[in-house]
Amino acid sequence: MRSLLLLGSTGSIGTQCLDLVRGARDRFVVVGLSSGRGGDALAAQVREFAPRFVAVRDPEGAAAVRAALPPTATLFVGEDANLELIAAAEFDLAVHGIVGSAGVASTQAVLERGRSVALANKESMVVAGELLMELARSKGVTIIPVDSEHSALFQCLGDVPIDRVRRLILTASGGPLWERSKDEIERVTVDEALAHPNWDMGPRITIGSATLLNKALEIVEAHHLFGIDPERIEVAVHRQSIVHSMVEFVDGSVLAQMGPPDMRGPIHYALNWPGRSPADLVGFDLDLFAKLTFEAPDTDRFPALALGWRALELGGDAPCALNAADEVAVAAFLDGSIPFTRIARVNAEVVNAFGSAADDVETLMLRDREARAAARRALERLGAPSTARPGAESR
Ligand SMILES: NC(=O)C1=CN([C@@H]2O[C@H](COP(=O)(O)OP(=O)(O)OC[C@H]3O[C@@H](n4cnc5c(N)ncnc54)[C@H](OP(=O)(O)O)[C@@H]3O)[C@@H](O)[C@H]2O)C=CC1
Ligand SMILES: CC(=O)[C@@H](O)[C@H](O)COP(=O)(O)O
Ligand SMILES: [Mn+2]
Repeated sequence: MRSLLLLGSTGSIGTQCLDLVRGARDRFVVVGLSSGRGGDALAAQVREFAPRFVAVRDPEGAAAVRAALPPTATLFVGEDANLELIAAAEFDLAVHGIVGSAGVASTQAVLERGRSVALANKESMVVAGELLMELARSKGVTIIPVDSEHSALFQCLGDVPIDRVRRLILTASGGPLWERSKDEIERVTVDEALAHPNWDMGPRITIGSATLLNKALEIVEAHHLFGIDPERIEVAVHRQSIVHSMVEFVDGSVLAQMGPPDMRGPIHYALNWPGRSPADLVGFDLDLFAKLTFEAPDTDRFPALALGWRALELGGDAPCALNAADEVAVAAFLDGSIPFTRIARVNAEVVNAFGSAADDVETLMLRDREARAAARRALERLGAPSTARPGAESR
């Protein structure tokens, strides 16, 4: 029996993880659940899975959860609730589906406890990838990627050393706006930007798919997870999201990991790593796989994509600043304060103002706050009303 801590259990990743656990109760037990807002969504999960520990960030959402708690369970509430949960619970594996840089401290805490993490929270790698990879190495634990592209690369790479790799090719769906002209993209609405063609995900990452900033973050994520130079990471637009990414080895051989777009695949793989276990998930399907296309990315219409390589070139705190700026800008776009194209503009402006060394996670979180402030100033200067509450991004 493998015991799981599920961070961000009410989100897209969290609920899909619980779907898998529901079908494998003989192999997995949920010992901890957490969410930001708590409320009825988390309360229902607590009733169903009866975890020993629960964490909620917002005190207003705690009452409903408290009413659902098993008698011997403990509830942590407040900004540090996840950290208290990680410290208190006995678990084999943490599944991390919190969105945003709010999830970085939890990744660090799980690794500090000497436990492996199935990591969907790509922001951890973007903000503090080098430090967290080093921490995992020193503790002898593994960061198992859940992000579909990185799960694909992890599976294709196996134990092959990274110097035997010529290139990593990240696939990108192109998002909902791939067919639009530059002029059309200027006028895109929130609903249009949220209409991802293949994946049903939370709002922050879905807008990232539309700007292609999600792929920029994934370049940084791949750089840290696999220890590969940014110049050897490429992006190919693959509209079907069936090939989840590819490894080209030094001998020219290319391995791809494939499957229908369903995040339960990478989550299941991470839950069962290093083994493989049967799953009721679709594999090869003649109709779905009949036509697989690949196109060059377009950084003219989607300038945010280039910011991944740019952030790595600037180094230090620049990827952290890029992520923070994007969290602020996406929140402003979603609440109607700014047009779509301003997201990439603010991201570029902020990332280019950063690039200083940062030697620990605390310093990076300070830079995260500075970058958020810089993004808000940029938005105001560019004419956006300051409606997004500081700290309200990615909630
Ligand atoms: N969804 C997907 O298919 C994919 C997601 N990812 C990555 O996975 C992560 C999660 O994405 P997704 O599931 O789409 O996001 P969602 O917005 O759907 O869910 C986010 C989850 O995080 C919780 N949360 C937010 N802040 C906190 C906090 N401080 N403490 C505890 N929980 C918190 C939310 O709780 P509440 O709802 O109560 O606020 C919610 O449960 C992101 O980093 C994303 O980039 C990567 C690849 C694919
Ligand atoms: C499912 C997943 O891993 C997402 O990160 C996905 O990659 C988003 O799709 P895009 O390729 O459109 O960014
Ligand atoms: Mn992805």
